[in-house]
This record gives sequence, C-alpha cells and structure tokens, in this order.
Amino acid sequence: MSVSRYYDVKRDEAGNRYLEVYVQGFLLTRFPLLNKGTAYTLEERRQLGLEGLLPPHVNSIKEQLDQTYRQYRLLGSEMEKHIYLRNLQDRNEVLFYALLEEHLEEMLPILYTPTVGEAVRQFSHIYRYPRGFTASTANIEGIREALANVPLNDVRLIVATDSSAILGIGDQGFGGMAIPIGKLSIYTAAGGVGPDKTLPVELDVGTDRADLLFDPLYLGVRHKRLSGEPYYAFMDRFVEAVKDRYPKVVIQWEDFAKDTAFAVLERYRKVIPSFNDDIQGTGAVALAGLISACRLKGERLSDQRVVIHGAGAGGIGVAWAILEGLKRDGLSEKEAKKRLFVLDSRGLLVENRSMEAYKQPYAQQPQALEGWSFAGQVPTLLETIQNARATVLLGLSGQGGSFTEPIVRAMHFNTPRPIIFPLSNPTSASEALPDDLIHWTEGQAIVAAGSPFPPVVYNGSYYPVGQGNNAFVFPGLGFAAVLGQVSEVSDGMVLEAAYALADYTARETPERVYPPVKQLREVSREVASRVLAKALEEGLCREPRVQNMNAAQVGAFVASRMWEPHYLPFRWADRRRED
Ligand SMILES: NC(=O)c1ccc[n+]([C@@H]2O[C@H](COP(=O)([O-])OP(=O)(O)OC[C@H]3O[C@@H](n4cnc5c(N)ncnc54)[C@H](O)[C@@H]3O)[C@@H](O)[C@H]2O)c1
Ligand SMILES: O=C(O)C[C@H](O)C(=O)O
Ligand SMILES: [Mn+2]
Repeated sequence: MSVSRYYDVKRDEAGNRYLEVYVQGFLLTRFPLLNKGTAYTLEERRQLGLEGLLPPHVNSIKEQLDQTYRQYRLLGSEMEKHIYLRNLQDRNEVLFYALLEEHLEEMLPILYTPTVGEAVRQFSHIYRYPRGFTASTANIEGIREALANVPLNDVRLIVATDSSAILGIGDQGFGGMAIPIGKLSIYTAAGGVGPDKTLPVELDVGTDRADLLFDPLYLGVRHKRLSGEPYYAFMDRFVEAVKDRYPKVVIQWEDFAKDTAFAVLERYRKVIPSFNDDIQGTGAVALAGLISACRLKGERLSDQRVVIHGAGAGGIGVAWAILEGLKRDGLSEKEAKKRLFVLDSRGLLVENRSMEAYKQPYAQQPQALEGWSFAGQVPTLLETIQNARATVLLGLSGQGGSFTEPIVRAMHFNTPRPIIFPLSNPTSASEALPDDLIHWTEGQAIVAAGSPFPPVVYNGSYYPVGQGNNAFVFPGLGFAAVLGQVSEVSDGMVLEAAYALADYTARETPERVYPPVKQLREVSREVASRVLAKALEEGLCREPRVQNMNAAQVGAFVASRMWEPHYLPFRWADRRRED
C-alpha cells in the first residue's frame, strides 16, 4: 500500500530509501511531509521544478536547526512558542521533529502538558492549517467519503478525543483537537512512529460549554453534546469507517469523560485494537512510579496503604493497575482491596453508598471501616488518610491545591517517607506544588507530579521532581501494538508497560521515581520491546515478521523500526498515484 497519494517510499538499486513524489514545483513546498525548505539539493530543485523559487544557498538540516532554534528563542511567551512550533510542524515535519528531538526536555512542556492546555482553550482563535481529521455531527452521515479525503493511505495509529474531559479542564469542544496533535507528536519524537502513519482525530459531537457555543470565532459544531444512543451510534459509525479505510489501525482513546471513557473502551476493545490512555496508560505510569518509590524507601508495594483522590478515568485506571500490582506482589484480591482507598467528589467509596458501576470494584466493605472515626456519611480525604494510616497519596481529581498542608502533614504523621503524587494536569489542576510537599514534610516526601516542575531546593539539597505522566507509557504501548499488528491491546500488555518503565528506572536512573524526560525515546523503546514481547507471548500478534522472535530479536526489531527525522532523497515520477 502506498504511503500517501502524493508520494511513496521506495528503495534504490543499492537498497537505500528515497521518496518517489507525484507533486511538483511550488505545491511541494506546501506539503509538510514533503517540504525540505532551503534544503532541497540542486539536483532535486531541477527535477522538481523548484528552480528560482528558493534562495540560492542550499542549507544542511543542521543549519536549518540553528536557524529555527534561534527564532524560537526570540519568542517571549509559552503560547507564542507553541504556535511557532505548531507552525513549523505544519510547514516542514522533518525539521520540526529534528528540532523537537534535539530539545525534547525544553520543548515538551510547550507542545504538550501544560501549554497544550492553553492551546486547547484558544484553539479556534489560533487556528491556522488543517491537521488530522474531524468526524462531526455535520459529516458523520458521509464519514466514509470524508475519510477518503485524508491524504495518508497507511495510517496505523489514531489518537481520538471527544474532548469531554480534556486534562483537568473539562469539556473543550472542538479545541480538544490540540491534544491528539500533541500526543501524536510525542509518538513520533519519542515513540518512533512515522508521522505519515499517524492521524489525530477530533470527534466533534458538540459541546455543553455556553461560552464556546456563543463565541463567534468558535470552529466546532454549535449544539449541545450528543449523549446516550445517538452518541454511541456516532461512535459506531466512526469505528466502522476507520476500520474499513485503515484495517491495520490502532486507536488510542484520549480525554473521554468518565461517563463514556469506560464504556467506549469496553465497547470497542475487541472490535478494533484500542486502549484508553487516561485509564490504562495512567494506570501503568502510576504503578511504575509507585514501584520505584517503594524501591527508594526500601519497602514492598504490598507494605503500602494507598489513597487515590479522584475516581474518574484516571483514578479508576490507577486503582485497577495498583490492585494488579498488589496481587502480583503476593496479596489475594481481597487483601489487596483492603489496602486501596479511592475517593470521588463525595468522599470515600464504600459499598453501602450509591456510585457508578465502574467505581464499585474499588469500594471498601463497610466492615473495613469498623473502628474508624469520621463525621459525615463517608470519610473525607483527611479522615481516610488518618484512619487508613495511608502511606501513599495519589491525586487524579483535577482539583488544584486539594492536597493542603494538614493533609500532607497527616500523611507524614503516618509514615516517615510518604509517597505523594499530585498527578492532575495542567499545572493549575495539580493537587499540590512539589515545593510545598517537600517543605511540609521536611524534605521527606517522595514526590512526582503529572505536569513538569523544576527541581525543589530544600536545605541546600536538590530534589528533582519526576513527571508521572502517561507520556512515559503510551508511546511504547501504542508503538508495540502497531508493530505487532495486535488483535487487541490486552491488560497484560498494559501491565507489562508498567514493569518495563519501573525496570528501566531502577537500572538507568536508580535515584529517581521517573527517568528525566530527555530519556523518553530510550524509555519508549524499552517499553515497546517489552510490550511487543508480551503480546507475542499472549498470541496477539498478527504481524508475520515478528512471529518466533526471541526477546533480543524483538528489541532489535523495535529499534530498527523507529522513524528518524532525516530528509530522504526525492525523485520525481511523472504520474499521479492511483490509490
Ligand atoms: N498524570 C497523568 O498522566 C494523568 C493521566 C490522566 C489523567 N490525569 C489527570 O487526572 C485528572 C482527572 O482526569 P480524568 O481523566 O480522570 O477525568 P474524569 O472527568 O474522568 O474524572 C474526574 C474525577 O475527579 C474526581 N473529582 C472531581 N472533583 C473532586 C473533588 N472535589 N474531590 C475528589 N475528587 C473529585 C471525580 O471522582 C471525577 O470522577 C485531570 O486533571 C487529568 O489531567 C493525569
Ligand atoms: O495529557 C497529559 O499530560 C496526561 C493525561 O493524559 C491527562 O489527561 O492529563
Ligand atoms: Mn489524557
């Protein structure tokens, strides 16, 4: 299958790759995947009809990187930098990824969390070029024809959102599209998935936000969100059409609100290989961080009593993964559940109160609370921490500042080294500032946060703050699913990602809870290798090339398939590609 209707990747007589291109001249410089800017060679300029359209000097990519980075550094605000990088991505994708790889740690917070949260809010206002695909209530009837317009013929990975729960900032309508774009940029920069194999998707089913509906510049469909049967009919149509157009595609569901996140995951996970990043990716990342934190404390996971603040997609996903981790550590399901306390906005989940079905498996039995003292119907966060003698506190509530000083001191009262991870994003939704956590516990808390934070300085010592973000898991997990052409993304694969991340951290950065972001590519390669080996073991791989590979061969295969931002030589072919 050809990669795009505009070009195809071929090999020359010596086996080297080149692009056969079917567009020519000025238009070529308008295709981000084909644009080399000032780096087209003289021979390419002649062949491709670019003579006279470009400056005489031919730049190397190194010079282009210098030039773009200098411009980037001139910009003042994070949003300006975000817009600049997104423009570069829409202008010249190879250069964009080369720049991103060179400055991953500096640029990730600009392209991804937290700045992407602001880009979501302002999406309609800063919109420039089309990128990705929008399925909306305006085109769902003709979804197949619309999908045929996507210029890529071999999409293997989709990140799709209905924007109902973007980060911790809620319903964002059409603006949520910035999230799949950001996640897929990480897939390419860190996970090695070629940009021509990826497609960001916005599922625009409307928005319940009046400020968006009444904003004259708002670009999404202008009605309230679909819900119930019409919502699932929309989703069914999308999934069927995507499956027909891209039979090998894997879907990552992103930022679906709790009311639909679990239902969408279960409805389609056996229909099309797919996973929910907020439930499963976050679960794996939290479990990995917890294992690393226990290692730093010299304790076992099964020694801990864990409180999870927030019972949505993230919170329940984390509860699921930790329960599995506790079982793997030797506890029975019943024993494991006694160590896990999950709270939603109404307090601790206890079986005798009302709650949604997806929360029920993580509710405490009322007998477990015998001897507890609490004032209301169910214990609050502080009361739960005190009565359960919690040693671990994880925030997935989207409630900025909810880990107050009394709460953190109560954790410290229970254990000399409390593990406290405010995992909510963006920065404004973080349950606490790492700086406060370190100070309130006299430097003793083991801290990681969902958003990036600078190291904390306390008593003359530096405390790096690990980023407990699913970015450490989804690129490897999704890449493995793509490479193996798995029939489904299994729970075993998700858990394997967690252990791969924990093992990597123990080996490469043993003093930390999570590796530094600049190692994201190495981490993702390891996660992908382990997950692919697991999928093979579980008999889920349909890709013939990986069958019968051992672990070392799988690792080498993953490394060899990682896309790199290099310009390939171009050759003009005088025909329009037939699809
Ligand atoms: N670090 C990561 O990798 C990561 C991954 C996923 C989600 N998150 C973060 O977790 C947060 C929640 O995301 P989600 O996808 O679960 O959203 P969601 O809409 O599915 O769930 C939000 C949940 O927050 C809880 N909540 C709301 N108000 C609360 C309150 N006052 N007290 C206690 N709990 C309350 C509720 O249980 C609700 O179900 C967001 O801020 C998101 O950025 C972080
Ligand atoms: O997007 C992120 O930074 C992580 C996570 O998926 C979230 O929704 O917060
Ligand atoms: Mn998310």
